Amino acid sequence: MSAVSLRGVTKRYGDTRAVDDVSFDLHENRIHGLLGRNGAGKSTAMRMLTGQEVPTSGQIRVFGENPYENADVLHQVCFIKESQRYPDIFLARHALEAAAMVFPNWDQGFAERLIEEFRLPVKQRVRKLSRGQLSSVGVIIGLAARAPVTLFDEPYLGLDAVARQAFYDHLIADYAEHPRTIVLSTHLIDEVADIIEDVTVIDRGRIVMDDSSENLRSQAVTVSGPTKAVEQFSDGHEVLHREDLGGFTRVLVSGVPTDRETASLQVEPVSLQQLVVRTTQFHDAALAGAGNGNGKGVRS
Ligand SMILES: Nc1ncnc2c1ncn2[C@@H]1O[C@H](COP(=O)(O)OP(=O)(O)OP(=O)(O)O)[C@@H](O)[C@H]1O
Repeated sequence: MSAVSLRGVTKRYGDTRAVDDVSFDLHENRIHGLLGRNGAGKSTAMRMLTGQEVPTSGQIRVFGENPYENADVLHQVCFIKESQRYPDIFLARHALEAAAMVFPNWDQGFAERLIEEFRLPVKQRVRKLSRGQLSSVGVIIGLAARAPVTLFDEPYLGLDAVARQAFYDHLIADYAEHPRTIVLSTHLIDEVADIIEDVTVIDRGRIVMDDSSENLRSQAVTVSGPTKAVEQFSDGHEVLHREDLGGFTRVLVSGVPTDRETASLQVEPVSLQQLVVRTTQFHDAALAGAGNGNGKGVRS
């Protein structure tokens, strides 16, 4: 079941196609990673699916309905973004109180536990909070709101490592008790690799990967060994990345080679971060080769 679906969605800003004919689903009650380089189109996609912007073309549905100016849908969607602004007079507790009024599933007890854990000075003006403290306001709201669709767009700028781990731990524990559709958009792929169940990677406004983490990880491996043997093996495989060191070569290939093909070589699984980075670079190179900045038809 899809909580959110995008079909042929494009968003143009003047000549920029921030999101370019994109289709994907966010499955209900899954934790989804929305990944990609700076300027790839992630925030634009999230603004559209949370009704903050209208697509130039294409269709967006959240629980089967158009989210734009649709209050019923929007009470079910919580969008935590790094650039969130609050009125100047707001104390931190006002931001939490406002969220408590908007989201029907708000859990005040949970919010209070999180305030304690993140050491949020709730009586301080929001504009005087440190960067990390401001991020924790968003993280607390996103968790305690328990919205059926919750999106975190780079929620933890400035959060220290302990606070980020606390966020991941609470997210996993609370999600297990209260399943919902969660989107994490982040550049810290290694940190979320074990949490996200589905992965969508956007590059230059287009989708380059869209699958479960499990499938993606099983679709590529790193093969290394003496250069000659690796080159022999590489023939007939899609090489996403190659590294040479002396007479030794390591390649990241898509597909799963047979034991026979790799008999004298070392085969290792690939991390999600490696896979995302190398696949994006591979697509970029393919686009540069094709001289097509919009990447029509390129998709793994
Ligand atoms: N309001 C806007 N007006 C004009 N261009 C915009 C606007 N919003 C986004 N863009 C452009 O659209 C493209 C996608 O931007 P977006 O913010 O969606 O990227 P992102 O993947 O979230 O990047 P980052 O990881 O850096 O936050 C960029 O080229 C950006 O400059």
